[in-house]
Amino acid sequence: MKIAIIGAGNLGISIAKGILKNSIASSLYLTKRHVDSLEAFNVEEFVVITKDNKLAIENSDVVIFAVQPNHLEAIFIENKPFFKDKHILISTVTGFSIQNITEILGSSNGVVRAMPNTAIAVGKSMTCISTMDGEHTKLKSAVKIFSVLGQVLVIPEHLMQAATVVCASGIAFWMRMIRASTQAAIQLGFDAKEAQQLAMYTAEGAAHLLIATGNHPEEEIDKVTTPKGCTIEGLNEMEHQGLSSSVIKGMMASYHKIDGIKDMP
Ligand SMILES: NC(=O)C1=CN([C@@H]2O[C@H](COP(=O)(O)OP(=O)(O)OC[C@H]3O[C@@H](n4cnc5c(N)ncnc54)[C@H](OP(=O)(O)O)[C@@H]3O)[C@@H](O)[C@H]2O)C=CC1
Ligand SMILES: O=C(O)[C@@H]1CCC=N1
Repeated sequence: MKIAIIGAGNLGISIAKGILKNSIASSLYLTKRHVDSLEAFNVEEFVVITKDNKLAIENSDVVIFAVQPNHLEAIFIENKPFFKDKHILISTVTGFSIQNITEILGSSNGVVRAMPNTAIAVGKSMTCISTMDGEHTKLKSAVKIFSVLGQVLVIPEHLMQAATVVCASGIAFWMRMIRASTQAAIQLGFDAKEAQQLAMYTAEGAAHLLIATGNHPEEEIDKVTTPKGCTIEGLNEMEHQGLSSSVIKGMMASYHKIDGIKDMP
C-alpha cells in the first residue's frame, strides 16, 4: 500500500509509527513544512520525508491528512488538481465535516473521516470512521488499514464530534487519571517509577477485564468493594468530590470547543 501522511506532527507521526511497526506500507511519504524533526524516520528507503505535498499525493494511493484545522482548507485548494479517483483521502482533522470538505473540493472525492488516537503508534488506537452514504469501497479500505492499528468502529458522521472527545482526546483524559493515581501512590510510599508501574498496569487490567468479560464496570466494582471496606470508602469520597461529574463536565466542554474549531485562526 502506498501511503502519504500530510502533516507529520503529533498524530501524523503516531500513525507513521503504527504503519511502520505493522509493515503495511510499500511506500510512506511524510510531509511537513519543517522536515528537520522527521530525521529519525530517514532510515528506511521506502520512507520519503518531504515538504512537497504534491509529490507525496501523486506517489500514493492512500492520503491521510493530519494537519491542524486552520491549515486544511489551503492544503486542499492547493492540491485539488492532484486528487484522482484512485485516491483514498482520509481526513483526521477535527471539526471538518465531509460537507465542509465537499464545499472546498467541489465534490466529496470519496473522502473518509477517521478519528484515531495517539495509541495508534503502538497498534492500540480506538478509531472511529465515517463516510458519505454510498462510499463503501473507500470506507472498506480505510477500515482495513485502521483495523491493523487497533480497534475500529464505523459511525454516522454526526457522531464524529463526540468520538473525537471520547477517543482522541480520551487518551489525554486517561493519562491524567493514571498520573493522579501515580501521585497518590507516591504519597502512599512508592517511588515514582514503581508508582507509575502500579498505576499503568492496574489501568490496563481494569480495561482488559471489561474487554474480556463484556461486563459493566459496576459489576466488576461490586467484586472489589468489600462491605465496610477501604474501596467503597475511597470510591464514595471520590464521588463526594465530584469525580464522575467532573469527567462528564470536562468531556462536554471538550465537545463544545469543537463547534468553532474549524474557524479558529
Ligand atoms: N494529536 C492528536 O492526538 C489528535 C489530533 N487529531 C487531529 O489531527 C490534526 C493534527 O493534530 P496534531 O498532530 O496534534 O497537530 P500538530 O501541529 O502536531 O501536527 C500538524 C502538522 O502539520 C504540519 N503542517 C502544517 N502545514 C502543513 C502543510 N502545508 N503541509 C504539510 N504539513 C503541514 C505541521 O508541521 P510544519 O509546521 O513543520 O509544517 C505539523 O507538524 C488536527 O486536525 C487534530 O485535530 C485527531 C485525533 C487525535
Ligand atoms: O486537542 C485537539 O484539538 C485534538 C483533537 C483531538 C485530540 N487532539
